[in-house]
Amino acid sequence: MSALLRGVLLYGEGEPVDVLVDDGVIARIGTDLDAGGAEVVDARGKVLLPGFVDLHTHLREPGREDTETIATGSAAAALGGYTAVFAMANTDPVADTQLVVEHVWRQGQAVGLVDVHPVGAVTVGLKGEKLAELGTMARSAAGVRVFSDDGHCVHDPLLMRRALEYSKALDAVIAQHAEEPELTVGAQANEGEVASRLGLAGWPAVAEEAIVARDCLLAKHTGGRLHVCHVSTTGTVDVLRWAKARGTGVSAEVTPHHLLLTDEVLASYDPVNKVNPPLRTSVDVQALRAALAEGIVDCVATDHAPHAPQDKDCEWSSARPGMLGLQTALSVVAHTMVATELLDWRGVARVMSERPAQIAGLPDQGRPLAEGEPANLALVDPDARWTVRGSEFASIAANTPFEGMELPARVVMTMLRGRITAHEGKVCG
Ligand SMILES: NC(=O)N[C@@H](CC(=O)O)C(=O)O
Ligand SMILES: [Zn+2]
Ligand SMILES: [Zn+2]
Repeated sequence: MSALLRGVLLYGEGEPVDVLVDDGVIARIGTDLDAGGAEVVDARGKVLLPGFVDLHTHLREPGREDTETIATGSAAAALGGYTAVFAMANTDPVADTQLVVEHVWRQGQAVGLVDVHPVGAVTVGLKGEKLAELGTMARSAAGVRVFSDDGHCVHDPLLMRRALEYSKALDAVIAQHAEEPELTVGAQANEGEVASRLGLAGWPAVAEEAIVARDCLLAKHTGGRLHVCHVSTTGTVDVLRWAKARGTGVSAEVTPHHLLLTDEVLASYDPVNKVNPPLRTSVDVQALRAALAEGIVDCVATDHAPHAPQDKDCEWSSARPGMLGLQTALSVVAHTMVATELLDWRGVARVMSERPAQIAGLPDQGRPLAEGEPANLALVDPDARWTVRGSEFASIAANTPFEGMELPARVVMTMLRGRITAHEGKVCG
C-alpha cells in the first residue's frame, strides 16, 4: 500500500511538502510529487509527527475485558496517534511469565493496529516478595525490555537493587510506581489544604519523593536503568534534576492529567478524578510542565487506566483510581505545552515519540521524518477544536476526567509501517 500526504508541515515547521509513503517507509519527501497509484491524502495545514509511543498503558486483558481489551485499547491508541504502547503487567493473571507476555504480544500482533509491547512484572504476582523470571520474559517472543509492578511499588530495597542489576544485564529498564506504602495507608487525595477541606485522607508528596530518591541512589549504585512512572510532585523534579546531574541512569514520565488538572477539581467528589498518584496543586502542575520542557522529565505517558462504571460511579473512598488517556493525550499536551509556548511541535515529537522509543529501546519507532525511515506517523490538525465525550471513545470504559472540555488540536491520521490505522476518527483495518 502507498499513500501521498500532500502539503504537510514536518514537525509543524518550514514550507509545506509532500510525503510519499511506500512499502512501509517514507519513500520520498519533496514538492509536487507524482502520486502514481498512491492514495492521496489532503494534508494541507496539518502537522506530521513520528507516531507516538506510550510507555504506560493499562489494557486490562487478560482479566478485565469488561473494561478494555487489547483490541479496543489498540483502537483507542491508533485514534490517539500511537504506533506503540506498553501494556502494564497488572492484569489477571499478572504478566509475570513467558506465557502471559507472549499471549499479550501475539494478541496485539493479531489486532495489528499498534505494536503492543507487554511490560513484565518485576515480582511474582506483583506481590513484592520475589523476583519474577525477568530473563525468561526478556528472551521470549515478546522480547520484554520494560519491567514494572505498576499499581504497586517495589518496596523492598534489596529486590529493587536486584531488579536494577538485572536491567543492566538484560538491557532493560525498571519502571517504578513510586509510592512509599507506609505513608499512603488509606490515602485518597493529595495531602494538603484541599484534602483537609474535603475530609479526604492525604497522600503526601514525600511518599513519592522518598522512593524516587532511594531508587535513584540504587540505580547509580548498580549502574542499572530506572524509569520513574507518573511523576507528580515538585520535589520529585528536584530529585530527578540532582540524580541526572550526577550521571544516574534514570528517566521519567508525566501524565497528561498531571499536566492539566489540580486537586481543586476534587470538590465535586466525582471519582472520575480519583487517580494514583493523586492530582496535586497548581504549583506542582507548573513545575511538571517546566520540567518536561527542560527535559528533566523525559516524556509523556498516558497511564490510560480504564475502569468499569461500578468501580467509578460510587462513593469516593471505594472508587478505583485511574483515568483514560489514549484519545486525549495529544490534545492535552497541545493545550498545556504548545499553546503555552513551552514546547513547539518538534518538542512534542521528542516527548511523545522519540524519548519514549529510546527509553524502551525500540529501534523502529520515534525515528526522524526522513526518506528511508519507517512510516510510523501521526498527522495532527493543529487548528482543530473539539469537545471530549467519553462515550464516543473506542475504549469500553468511559472514565475521562476531561469530559465536556473543549481541547485544541486533534490526531487526524495514524500510520503503522505505512498502513493507515486510523483516519478522521475511524479505525482502519
Ligand atoms: N493510575 C491509577 O490510578 N491506576 C492504575 C494503576 C497505577 O498506574 O498505579 C490502574 O491500573 O488502574
Ligand atoms: Zn502507577
Ligand atoms: Zn499505571
